[in-house]
Amino acid sequence: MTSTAPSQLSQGEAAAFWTHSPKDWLDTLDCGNQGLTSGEAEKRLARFGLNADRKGQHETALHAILRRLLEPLSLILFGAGLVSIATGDAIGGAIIVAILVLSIGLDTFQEGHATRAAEALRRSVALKAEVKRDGSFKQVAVENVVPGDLVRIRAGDVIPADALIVESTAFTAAEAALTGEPYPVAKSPGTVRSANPADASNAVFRGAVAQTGEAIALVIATGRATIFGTAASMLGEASAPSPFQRDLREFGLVIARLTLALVVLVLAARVMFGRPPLDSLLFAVALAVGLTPELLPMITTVTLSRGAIRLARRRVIVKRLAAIHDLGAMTVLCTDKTGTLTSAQITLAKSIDVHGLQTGRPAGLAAVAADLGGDRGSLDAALIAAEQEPSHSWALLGRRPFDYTRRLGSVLAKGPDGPMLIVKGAPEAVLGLCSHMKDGAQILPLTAEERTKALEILHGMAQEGLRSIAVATRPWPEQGQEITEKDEQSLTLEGFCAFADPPKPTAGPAIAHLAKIGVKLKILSGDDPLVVRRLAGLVGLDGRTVLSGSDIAKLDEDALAVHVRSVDAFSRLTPDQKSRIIKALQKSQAVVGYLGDGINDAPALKVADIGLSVEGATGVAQAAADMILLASDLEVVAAGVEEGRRTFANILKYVRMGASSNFGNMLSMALASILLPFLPMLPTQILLNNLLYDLSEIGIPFDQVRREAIAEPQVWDMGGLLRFAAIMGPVSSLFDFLTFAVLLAIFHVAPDEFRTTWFLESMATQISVIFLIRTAGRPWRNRPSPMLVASSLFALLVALVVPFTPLGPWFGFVAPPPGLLLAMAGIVILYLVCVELLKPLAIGRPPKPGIHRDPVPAAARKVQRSFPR
Ligand SMILES: Nc1ncnc2c1ncn2[C@@H]1O[C@H](COP(=O)(O)OP(=O)(O)OP(=O)(O)O)[C@@H](O)[C@H]1O
Ligand SMILES: [Mg+2]
Repeated sequence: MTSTAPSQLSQGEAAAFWTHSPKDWLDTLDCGNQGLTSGEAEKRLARFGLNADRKGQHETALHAILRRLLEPLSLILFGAGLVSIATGDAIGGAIIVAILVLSIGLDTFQEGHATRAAEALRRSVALKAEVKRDGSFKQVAVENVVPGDLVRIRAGDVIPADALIVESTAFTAAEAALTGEPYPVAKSPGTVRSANPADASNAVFRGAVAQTGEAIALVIATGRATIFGTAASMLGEASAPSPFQRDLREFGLVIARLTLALVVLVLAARVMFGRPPLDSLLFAVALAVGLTPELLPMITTVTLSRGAIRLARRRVIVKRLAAIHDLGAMTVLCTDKTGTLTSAQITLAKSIDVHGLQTGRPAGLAAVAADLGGDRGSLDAALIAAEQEPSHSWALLGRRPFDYTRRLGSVLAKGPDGPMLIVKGAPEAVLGLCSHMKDGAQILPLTAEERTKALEILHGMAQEGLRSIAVATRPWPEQGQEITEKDEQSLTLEGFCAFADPPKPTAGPAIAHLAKIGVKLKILSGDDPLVVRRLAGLVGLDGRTVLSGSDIAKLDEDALAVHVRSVDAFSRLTPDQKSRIIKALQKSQAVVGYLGDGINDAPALKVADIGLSVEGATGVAQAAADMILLASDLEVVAAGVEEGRRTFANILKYVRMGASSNFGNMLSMALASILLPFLPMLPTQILLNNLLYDLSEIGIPFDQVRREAIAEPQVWDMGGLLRFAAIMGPVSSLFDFLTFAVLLAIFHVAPDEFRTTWFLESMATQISVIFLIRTAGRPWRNRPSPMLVASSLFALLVALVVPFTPLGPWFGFVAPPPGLLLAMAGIVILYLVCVELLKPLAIGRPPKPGIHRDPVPAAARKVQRSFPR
């Protein structure tokens, strides 16, 4: 079948795009085999849309406003406002609507502003794909890949779209998450009849990972039009909410239930007592508005976005905003070795034969293998850099790419002496496959004695901190070019290459800094135990016990969970073992971060609570990470941790405010409305109260945080929060009732005066208490940010002035006599003193999170995390 448009195919056939040849697809997609021009690509982008999970376009301001307006409380308020206007209370109704519009506008503006900035940062680290445009391969954002593009995919890349292979060398892709095939699958051009994607050896799927080699492929489908959609894709955005988001949601639910109960109670009681229903409904709704922490989403987003902007100044780009908080909660940071603890630019230090004598041959052969069959790793880069035109007189015949589980790879190449198989890899892996050794010009059997000597040489180099690889060869007389495991036997050991990989000078101090702020560091390396031990010692970690991959393979999950708590250094790990260790740490209540850059780090990055990668890392590592470090430096991680804690501390301020004084006031309001013969505050007054209170809190994301507050990992502590509310709420209510008593029993005020005075008193207490609650210490020890001072004082000023202006009567205010005002001022001061005295009791000492705690059974972990300590 030729040139059948996909739209004319039945559903099943259209999906199985690999059953048609590239030529057919070139016709169908109406493009040539030399890639697209930029102009054509642009047209296609408009036609097919972004290569992304969602429609792409961001929420417009109008959408954001509508979303808020359609929330139940807003709808009720809006409706109530209209009903008021219709029933003759035009002013009351208009005020309700105006307040609603104002608070929604405020919220939208704040949030929109902050998210746009954070989004721009995130875009700056968007994954790139290499596509042929205007005749040459160029890097473009993965989002901009379109059907008809020719894309070049290399080891470590996340496959950007569904595509048909047109050229490949030693290319394999890991599709476990998509097709369920556990091992990397070889992909090459060809004809496939089966419609089963697992059989599609001539196609690649969006979101799979290129494991080895290189391929050029014709893009058939992008974004949501791809076979597997985006659910299981590596490119998919994190769908599971983070611990932090879960905690916030939990908190929101508690408040929502409480509000509902209170409102229903008030409404029922008032209707039962025969009060006017519309009035009562409005009052109840206003109460609900007053109780809802409607600013919480805004405060959270703004604090996190501000955190992201501050982190960007430290050259850390945040991809998932909530990860900032998780970083603040992190108790253990696991890291790969090369590139983070040591410099990424490792260099070839020695090339020696089996006896330890200097000879260029092993490095020369290794460089040929690296150049022709390289995996883009740092060792290969060092080998290539050490030679001039390493593969000048060589031709590639075939290869078996490097595999992190076998720790070796081979290249079949034709050189001056004919075809030859070159095998290089971790010394113990390669030595196991050798039967002979090169000794000068001779080839001698590799005896047990020689083997031991060789191991001693390696041992010596490892102790000097040199990491080494072994190089072995085998002549290749056969015709075939397919390399199998059997071919990689009876090899001749050529010698060893050793690389200098010294620790970064900044590593030690940064690790000490992390330790000081409560974050333990652990090395999870694929390198030799001796190299790891030495490095651990150099950077100030405990290297006395180094667990290796083979040790770990013998441990079951429970035993591993015990070991990982005390051991700081791990060596010869496979990629899966890295993620096993992280899971084991999480079992003992640690919040675990992982920092890594290779294909072999991707599983660990996914599993960790916070995945950190570096710019220039393999695509799959960057895709799996939550944050990207532009400078690979542990010190910026420490800065990030503190930033995370700062944002958390500020979010907590808002939550505590809501849980104390605001909550107390609304509680008193509900009670008073049942007990008093008149409304303690008019619905419009409650709404104004709420708007001004919100306004006063706008400065919170900008506030300073005490050093002590960021000295330890921070976790959401629902118990502590409830205790805080249980102490501070009643204190606030107590003073409200004191106010009521003074107003009614001493001053015998009329309802209007009662409402005005109480409005003033409650505004003054609610707003000014932030200056006490924002810090666990004395308020004058830790100055608030000017922004917070400005927002609070402005709101307070408006609140105190409005009743005395011509606006006052609109809201039903009357100016209270000076004596009354003086009494109120006294009550406010008394309240503040009381709060300051009770504060230590209410805040208490936060529980210590993390790895030092008693082990918690695995089943309890999830519960503990969503209802944390
Ligand atoms: N390109 C290569 N050629 C030959 N051997 C290699 C190559 N890459 C890695 N190896 C061998 O495999 C071992 C494990 O790989 P590697 O050190 O990259 O893992 P890792 O966990 O990322 O380690 P690190 O913590 O040092 O970054 C290396 O110590 C080396 O012996
Ligand atoms: Mg590595």
